[in-house]
Amino acid sequence: MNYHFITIEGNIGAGKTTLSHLLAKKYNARLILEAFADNPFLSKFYENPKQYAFPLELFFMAERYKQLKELIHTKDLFQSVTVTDYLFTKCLLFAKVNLPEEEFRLYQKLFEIIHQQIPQPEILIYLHVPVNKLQSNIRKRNRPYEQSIPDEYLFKIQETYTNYIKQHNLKTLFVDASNADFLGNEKHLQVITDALEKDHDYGQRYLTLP
Ligand SMILES: Nc1ncnc2c1ncn2[C@@H]1O[C@H](COP(=O)(O)OP(=O)(O)OP(=O)(O)O)[C@@H](O)[C@H]1O
Repeated sequence: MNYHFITIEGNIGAGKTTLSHLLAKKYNARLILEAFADNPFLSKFYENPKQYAFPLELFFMAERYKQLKELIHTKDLFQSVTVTDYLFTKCLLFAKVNLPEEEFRLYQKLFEIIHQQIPQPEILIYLHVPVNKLQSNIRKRNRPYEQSIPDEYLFKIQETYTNYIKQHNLKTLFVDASNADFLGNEKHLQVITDALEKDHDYGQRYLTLP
């Protein structure tokens, strides 16, 4: 395996956490997972987005900073393997969708100061799942506060992620995960692990699953 710091990204309900667990197990990696359940503003935000978006986004940024900055002090960061189920930039992408212009500019200033201190992954795996499938995943896992997420919100998040990936020269495995079943179908996981054995150029590489 060619990479020491791998990040999985994707829309809400794309299956980031499942794939992160599987890769961490396979590579005996340090696993860093989003601590969204600790965010006291999340369920309030879904009920009243305008009122709670700013504290929600600040809380996420602070928590992610706390988790990821510890990696800087990890002496063996590039000898061992680390898998995370979010990119620090996720804060900025969600904030762009959720905050009004002026608040977003303030948030962006803070983000840029903090971002410089965070180590960046060597490779990003982006799970692309169509909105109707995301909605069915969200219904299945049944977190009460997520049950009325409008399609429009998921489309906006999807578009913000894909634009970000297009505009930034990250090493990205862009996976068509419409029918992904990483837990139940070994061949699906194999596509990812095979790709991680190759040395990729910067930019996007598209992967489909059998
Ligand atoms: N910056 C943010 N702003 C608003 N909501 C956020 C933000 N980050 C995460 N969330 C919300 O927190 C919850 C968990 O998000 P996340 O996408 O990390 O996990 P997930 O949907 O469980 O992932 P997956 O199903 O792909 O494993 C979702 O309801 C998501 O919308």
